[in-house]
Amino acid sequence: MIRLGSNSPTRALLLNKFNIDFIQNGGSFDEDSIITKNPKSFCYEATKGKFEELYKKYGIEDIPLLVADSVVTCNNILLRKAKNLKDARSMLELQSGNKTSVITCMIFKNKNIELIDISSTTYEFKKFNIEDMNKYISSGECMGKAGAIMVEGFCKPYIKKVRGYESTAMGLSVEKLLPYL
Ligand SMILES: Nc1nc2c(ncn2[C@@H]2O[C@H](COP(=O)(O)OP(=O)(O)OP(=O)(O)O)[C@@H](O)[C@H]2O)c(=O)[nH]1
Repeated sequence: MIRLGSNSPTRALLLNKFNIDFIQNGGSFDEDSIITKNPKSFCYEATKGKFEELYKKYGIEDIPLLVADSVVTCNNILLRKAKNLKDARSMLELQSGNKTSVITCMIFKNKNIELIDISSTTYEFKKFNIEDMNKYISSGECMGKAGAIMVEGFCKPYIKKVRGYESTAMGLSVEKLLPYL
């Protein structure tokens, strides 16, 4: 049993997919407090901030703690979760027919180890079909996802090339966590 220190439904879905028993307690770390715009540093600092908040609140005495953060970088621009549908549209237009990477940082701590993992999955996308993209945006599924992308959904038919785990791109590099559970 582990504690998923996250509000993310996708992270919960990933742990379920890998049959990992967990309870879910999200935090309220303010990612706007992070200064750096470097995608990897931002992702690490956000994960560290989330971990410190939840480690203070729950500790790891009874069950291990897992937190994570994901960001997207495209054309060296840091893309977080879209603020609104207009923001989501510009993120998707940037990534259409382009190369984009999802960076996921995880911190997992139990009584014996502390794992800090930063992984990324890189995609080359074909140009998104405009009608398809408009439908995706108006569905609102683009919200709450780093870079407004959904690799297992909207983006799937447009993947030309991929390097890295799909789980990393969805927000939790579970394959990297398994050896420690
Ligand atoms: N379904 C799906 N979700 C994605 C994808 N890429 C990123 N995400 C989600 O985008 C969100 C990135 O925002 P974060 O700040 O890391 O996490 P959060 O959702 O705010 O949740 P916390 O862990 O409580 O911070 C996470 O929930 C990821 O699971 C994707 O391709 N598909």
